Amino acid sequence: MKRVRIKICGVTRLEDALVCVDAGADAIGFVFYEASSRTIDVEQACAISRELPPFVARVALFLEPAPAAVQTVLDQLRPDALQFHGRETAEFCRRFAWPFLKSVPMGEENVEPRAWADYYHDAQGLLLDANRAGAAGGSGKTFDWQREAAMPDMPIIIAGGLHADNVGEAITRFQPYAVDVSSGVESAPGIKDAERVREFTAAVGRARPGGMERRLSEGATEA
Ligand SMILES: O=C(O)c1ccccc1NCC(=O)[C@H](O)[C@H](O)COP(=O)(O)O
Repeated sequence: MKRVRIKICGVTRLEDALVCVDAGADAIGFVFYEASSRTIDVEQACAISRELPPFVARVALFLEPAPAAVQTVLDQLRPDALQFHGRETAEFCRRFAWPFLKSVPMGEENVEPRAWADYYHDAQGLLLDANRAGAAGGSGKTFDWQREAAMPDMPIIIAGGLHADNVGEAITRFQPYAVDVSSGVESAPGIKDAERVREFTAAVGRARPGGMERRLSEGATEA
């Protein structure tokens, strides 16, 4: 069974980043959107990044940024990936010649992830979040998981309102490449709560993509 990766977004403090990594996070997200309550400046992000152990990805998140702001972060932080959370065009996302993730605003009606995959085909993955187009994420709200949405054949990251008690269901339902959380592991915006972080990563570890019935019907045995 494939392991579901974990990204913890909106980290603003070194101690929180280290808790996330110790709990098993694969990626840490820094929010460079100035209006966010989780915003971080590039110097702070670099200071945290320098203390991270190997094999932990650093993701730099933007919402409709000026190209120069992205370039500054690329030059100084050299993140593993960019994440664009607004109405950035595919052309804009690729102009930096850097790996990127694109959020899909599942708070909008009639958003079809497969169509986005065609448009953002050179993204490393699509991140399905609960926001509306152009609106900030990190709201702690889920999107309508019941809605029929054809999943494209590229890495899918589920975000929006996840926490330890619902992430297992999200994994069963979507069989994503990764899950992304911010509010659900916080005690206040931008302040991660060590216990919630550990409960979240443990819940991801227990989750069964595709559901137990399906695994058993495929001949798998319960671990
Ligand atoms: O976190 C923010 O403040 C933010 C601002 C502007 C654009 C995106 C933002 N956050 C996106 C995310 O942190 C993630 O998509 C996150 O996993 C979902 O957030 P949450 O519902 O709080 O778990």
